[in-house]
Amino acid sequence: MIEVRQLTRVFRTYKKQPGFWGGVKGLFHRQFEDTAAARDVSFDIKEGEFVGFLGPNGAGKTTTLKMLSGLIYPTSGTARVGGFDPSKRENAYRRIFALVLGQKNQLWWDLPAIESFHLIRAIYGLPADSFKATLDELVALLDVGHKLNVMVRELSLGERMKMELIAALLHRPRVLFLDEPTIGLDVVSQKAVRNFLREYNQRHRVTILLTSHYMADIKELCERVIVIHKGTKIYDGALARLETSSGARKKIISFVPALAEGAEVASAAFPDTWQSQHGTTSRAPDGKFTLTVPGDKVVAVSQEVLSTGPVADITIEDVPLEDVIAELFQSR
Ligand SMILES: Nc1ncnc2c1ncn2[C@@H]1O[C@H](COP(=O)(O)OP(=O)(O)OP(=O)(O)O)[C@@H](O)[C@H]1O
Repeated sequence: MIEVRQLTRVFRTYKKQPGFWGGVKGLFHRQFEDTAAARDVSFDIKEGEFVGFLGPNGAGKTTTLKMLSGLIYPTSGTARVGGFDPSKRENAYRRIFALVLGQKNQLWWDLPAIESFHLIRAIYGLPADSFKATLDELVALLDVGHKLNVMVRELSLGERMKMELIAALLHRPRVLFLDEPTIGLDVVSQKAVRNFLREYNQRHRVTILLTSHYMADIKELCERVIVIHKGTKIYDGALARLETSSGARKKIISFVPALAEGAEVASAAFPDTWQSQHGTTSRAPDGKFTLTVPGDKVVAVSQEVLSTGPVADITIEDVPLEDVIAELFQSR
């Protein structure tokens, strides 16, 4: 459904010298800086796949999604989505994809969402019965029936995002580009949006490319992830494989020493020397110790902790996916 070949976008920006005279100088000798926001990015996505698109701030995710949506032209390389070249901006292409930018609104602020939906119906020329069927389905899935007549500017952030998703899906696109659709939402709304996206993807086999800085989104929705860093693709494959990479093979052991008689926290059994012998150790103000240890040493280190001093509580967890990905970026 999506074929991207060596897609590159270079932005040329004017580099202003500091101060007033810097501005005047710039009138005569302009200095430019080139930024390759995307560099030789290639990938294929099959129909119905739900792929996570990851990268730190400024990696080039939004730029790539904008090129795939035909909002900006590539400097070089090609893209085909559903057989169309997005840069040609054909009307037929506009009918098969949607782009949702979590930080931007497409709904009219001073109108109730339902009126924006009717405007979208008119723009796409959607038949009344299929429009109604789609709207009813989306409204029920997102549970926003009671908010359809409220001005968009009076909606909560979560309600607004749900309306944005409805607006994007009214014309039944085959491909959905989602750029941070859960940004700023509370955990309950994030979960509602995630549940909706999972259900919608399974029901309609829509191909989805999702960027999010919330790893819960990616973990719950995407089996496959594409990771870019400084405009270049550095990983494309199963999320599970990323999770078993070196960083992920580590575990985090957290424990709280038991309270001693008369003492605030009994940490004497775990002095600085003990801590320095155990690699990455940190101690929180509440007395909780955190050790990051290789997976094959977890049992031995846990036994050692328990035999070294009285322990009130101990937990063993996986290294968060955020840290695994951060390690991937750092190794580049
Ligand atoms: N219109 C533009 N003009 C000049 N530079 C740009 C423009 N748009 C993006 N860039 C630069 O391209 C790089 C990639 O930006 P992009 O917005 O694609 O990153 P991103 O991965 O989406 O980041 P974030 O996670 O912060 O949204 C950045 O260095 C950015 O400054």
